[in-house]
Amino acid sequence: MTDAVTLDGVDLSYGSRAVLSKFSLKLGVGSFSALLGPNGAGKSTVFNLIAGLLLPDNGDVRVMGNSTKTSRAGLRHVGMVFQQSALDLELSVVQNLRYFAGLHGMKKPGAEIERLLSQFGLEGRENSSVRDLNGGHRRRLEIARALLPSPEILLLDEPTTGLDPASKQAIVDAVHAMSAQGVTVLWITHLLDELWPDDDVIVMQSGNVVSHGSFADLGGATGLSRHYAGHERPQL
Ligand SMILES: Nc1ncnc2c1ncn2[C@@H]1O[C@H](COP(=O)(O)OP(=O)(O)OP(=O)(O)O)[C@@H](O)[C@H]1O
Repeated sequence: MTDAVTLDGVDLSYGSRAVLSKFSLKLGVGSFSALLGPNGAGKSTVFNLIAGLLLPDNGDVRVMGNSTKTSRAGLRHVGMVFQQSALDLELSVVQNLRYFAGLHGMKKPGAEIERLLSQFGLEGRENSSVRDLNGGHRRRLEIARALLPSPEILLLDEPTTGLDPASKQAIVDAVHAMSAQGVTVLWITHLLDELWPDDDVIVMQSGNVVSHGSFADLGGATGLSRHYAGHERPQL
C-alpha cells in the first residue's frame, strides 16, 4: 500500500521537554487508523506534526510524499477536525461552508456543499445559525467543513467527545465510509466502541508506539482495555 503519511526518525521537544525521540509511523492510503494512549502520550503532537503545525527537530514528516519541512504542498491534502470548534457561531451552516470554501480558493463549491450537507444529515438546516445547532450537528458540520476541499487525509482529534450515542454513531459511520472511499483517516480517541475490527490501531505511551495492529488482532475492546489506558485507566 502506498503511504499517505510517513514520520521517519522524528525528534520533537517543547523547550527542554523531549516528547518524541526517533519516532516513526506510516499511514497507508485509505487506511483508517485510531491513535490511542493515555493523556500526555504524544497523540496531539503527532497530529500537529502531520498537520504541519509543528515541524520536527530532526527526522522527516512526509505528507503525500512531500516533506513538511521543505514544502507546504502536502498540506493541501490534509483536513483537520480539532477538539475545539473552528466554526463561526454567528454564521449559518451554509455561510460557514462557503467561507471555508473561499479560504481554499474553491470557485463554485455549491454542488459539493449540497453533497456534504446530505451526507452528514444537515439538509434543511442550511440557513440555521450554528449557534442554534446541537452539539452533534455542530460536529457533523465541522467534519463536513474539513472535507469540503476534498482532502486525501483527514485528521480528527477526539471528534465525538460529549456527543449523544446517535450523533456519535453517525460520525463514526460517516468517517469510516470516507476511509472506504480512499480518504486516509487518523482518528485520536479514547473510546474503544468507536472502532471497527479492521481498523488499524496505534497505541502510544510516553512518546512511543507500544502496540500496532488491527483492532481485532489486538483483542478488540476487551483485549485493548487490559493494556490500553484512556481517561478512565491511567496505567498502560
Ligand atoms: N506547547 C507545549 N509546551 C510544552 N509542553 C507541551 C506542549 N504541548 C504538549 N506538551 C507536553 O507534551 C506531552 C505530549 O502532549 P500531547 O498533547 O501530544 O499528548 P496527548 O497524548 O495528545 O495527550 P491528551 O490525550 O491529553 O490530549 C505532554 O507531556 C504535554 O504536557
